[in-house]
Amino acid sequence: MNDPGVLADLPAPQGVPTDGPAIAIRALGKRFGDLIAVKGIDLDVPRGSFFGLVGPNGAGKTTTLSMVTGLLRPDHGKAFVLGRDVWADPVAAKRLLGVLPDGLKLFDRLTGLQLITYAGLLHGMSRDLATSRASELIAALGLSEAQGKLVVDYSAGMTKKATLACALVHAPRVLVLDEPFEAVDPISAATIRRILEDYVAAGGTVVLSSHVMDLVQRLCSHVAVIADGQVLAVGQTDDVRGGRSLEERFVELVGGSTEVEGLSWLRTSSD
Ligand SMILES: Nc1ncnc2c1ncn2[C@@H]1O[C@H](COP(=O)(O)OP(=O)(O)OP(=O)(O)O)[C@@H](O)[C@H]1O
Repeated sequence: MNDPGVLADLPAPQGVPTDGPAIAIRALGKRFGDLIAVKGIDLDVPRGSFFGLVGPNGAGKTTTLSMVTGLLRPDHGKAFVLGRDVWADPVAAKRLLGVLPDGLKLFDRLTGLQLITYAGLLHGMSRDLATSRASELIAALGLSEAQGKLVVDYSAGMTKKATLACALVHAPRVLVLDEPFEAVDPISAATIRRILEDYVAAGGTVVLSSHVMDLVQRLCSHVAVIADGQVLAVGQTDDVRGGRSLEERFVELVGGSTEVEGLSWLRTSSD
C-alpha cells in the first residue's frame, strides 16, 4: 500500500515565527586545511518552497547542508531554521528539521522498522506513535518485505529509503535532503516525489541537493547553483533558467568541458 498522506496536515509547532524564510544562511564559511570549501554563503530558502541545490562535484553542497543541519560546525557565519539559530539553539532548530544526510553512519544493526521507530523515539514521540508512523512509512516506501531485515544488509537504495523515513517520522517543518534520489529505483523515486510534493502542499519546506537537472527543473520551485563554495545564481527555477533548460543554464554558469583528453589506451581493442 502506497499512502504518502502520512505527513499531511502538519501540526504548527508552538513558538515558531510565522514569517521569514524557512532557512536563512548568513556568511556561512568552512575551510578544510588550505581548501575553502564554502566561501561565506548567504542564502534564503523561502517558506513552503521546494528548493533545489545544484552544483558540480566538490562545489560545497554537502558541506553547506551539513552546517545548516547542525552536523558540521561552521568556521564562521550562521544558519537559522524558521528563525532558530542552528548552532546557538540546536535543540529547537533540530526539532523543526528532518535531515537525510550524505553518508552518515546509521545504527545499522537494527532492522528497518526498529531504526525508523528509534528515530521517532529520539524525537520524543511515544513508542506507539513512533511505531505506527514507522510502519506507515515502511509501507509507503515499499520496504514492507525488508522491514524485519538488519539495515546493514540493505541495498544502497533501501538504505536511502530507510534514512529518508527516519527524516520524516517526526513530521518536521523543514526537510533537508542530500541527494534523496541517488540509488533509488524509478518506482520508489516516483513515490518519494509524491510524498515530498504532498509535504510541500501541506505547508512544509524541502531543500534537496541533486545532480539530476531534469528532476530539479520539474520538482523545484526555487533553485540555487553553487560552484567553488559560492552561490552563482539563486531564485525561482524559471527565472534562473531564463528560458533555457536548467542543464543548459547550469553548464553556462559553471563552465567546464565535456571533451576528454588522453585515455587513448581505453579505446584500443585488446583482441
Ligand atoms: N572532511 C573533509 N575534509 C577535507 N576536505 C573536505 C571534507 N569534506 C569535504 N571536503 C572538500 O570540500 C569540498 C566540498 O565538498 P562537498 O562534499 O561539500 O561537495 P559537494 O558539492 O557535496 O560534492 P558532490 O556533488 O561530489 O557530493 C571538496 O573539495 C571536498 O574534497
